[in-house]
Amino acid sequence: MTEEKPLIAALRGVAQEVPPLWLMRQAGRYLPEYRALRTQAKSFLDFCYTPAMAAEVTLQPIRRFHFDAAILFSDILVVPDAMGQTVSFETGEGPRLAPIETPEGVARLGAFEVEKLSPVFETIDRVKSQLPGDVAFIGFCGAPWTVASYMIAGKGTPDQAPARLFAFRHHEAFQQLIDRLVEASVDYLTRQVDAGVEVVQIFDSWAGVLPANEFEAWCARPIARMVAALKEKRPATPVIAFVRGADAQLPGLTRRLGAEGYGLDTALDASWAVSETASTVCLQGNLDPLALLAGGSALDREIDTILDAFHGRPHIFNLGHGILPQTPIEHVERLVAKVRRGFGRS
Ligand SMILES: Cc1c2[nH]c(c1CCC(=O)O)Cc1[nH]c(c(CCC(=O)O)c1C)Cc1[nH]c(c(CCC(=O)O)c1C)Cc1[nH]c(c(C)c1CCC(=O)O)C2
Repeated sequence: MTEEKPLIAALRGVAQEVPPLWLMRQAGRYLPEYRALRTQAKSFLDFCYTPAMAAEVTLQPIRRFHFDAAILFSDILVVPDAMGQTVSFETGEGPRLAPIETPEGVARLGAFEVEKLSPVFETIDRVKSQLPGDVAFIGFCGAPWTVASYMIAGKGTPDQAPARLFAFRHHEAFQQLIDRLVEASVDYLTRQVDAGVEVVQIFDSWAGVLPANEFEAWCARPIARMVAALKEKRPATPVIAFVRGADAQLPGLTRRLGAEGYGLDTALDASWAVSETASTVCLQGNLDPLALLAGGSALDREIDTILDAFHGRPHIFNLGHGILPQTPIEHVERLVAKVRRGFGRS
């Protein structure tokens, strides 16, 4: 029998001597080889939908750092794109969508055409044959709340007020949108698994803006439904839930979402998370991306704090949010060497 990959073993609840390591947004602009390839694509979505390019950038951080996982190169907003909503990415400005402003806008959305995402599944097929044997392959999607918030506002906002307002004004239509996203996302993740990813991560990047009642309705319940549906369809696939800003809700979420792994954001106190969750739950995180940008002794200190806090627990070393584009490569090299010191895997 081949040995289980360290990241998968950690998700199964087995603490690893050296925590498996990957970084959210590890394929991206901090890498010169990413920037070079990016200029060859007409648009960011074309980049995501060109399997040769998307596969190449998925593999770039693995070649450079031998991380313990590759994450599929794509974006959470391909789901609204496959529902017929107009999606584009303006350089330096982030995503732009034709905003949904009325309940009729929800009703007008097309069916989720998973076949439109076949280039993504082809990317997965290309990557899987090229991954080193100990590197796990992570697929992903956005959580319904986070994706809905971009669909309603049509862009990123500091507080997702447009989506929150829409949910108050048009509760039923918003619920329908969330329900449609639950269904589409499960369909999409199932297809990713069938194409070859071994783990899936659900990103709820904007959970932290919601008060308790809304958090329950728009984050916790939809994610729990997604995980349950996925477990029914593909029971062997571990799930990581990254509910950014979950804060004090984290212990409750680990008891009820049904995921194997929970991503901690930068703000969470790692020791608190360790003491408040069952020892078999795999926690992922949570180095401050700014500490990685800063480097030097501040970075070393933060890494040590995290390694100490999670020692003896199933843990996946990661950032508390995506790597910043200005991050020097040498700082990432320093991180990898320090986490793996003495274990010869860098
Ligand atoms: C909210 C969200 C989005 N996309 C994503 C989230 C959730 C995680 C998070 O909160 O960071 C997730 C995402 N986006 C991307 C990945 C690829 C895999 C990886 O390396 O992690 C993943 C997992 C590529 C990307 N997605 C985007 C880029 C940059 C675009 C470019 O290279 O031109 C990349 C590499 C664009 C994007 N896509 C999105 C935004 C807000 C932006 C603009 C901000 C930015 O530029 O970083 C939506």
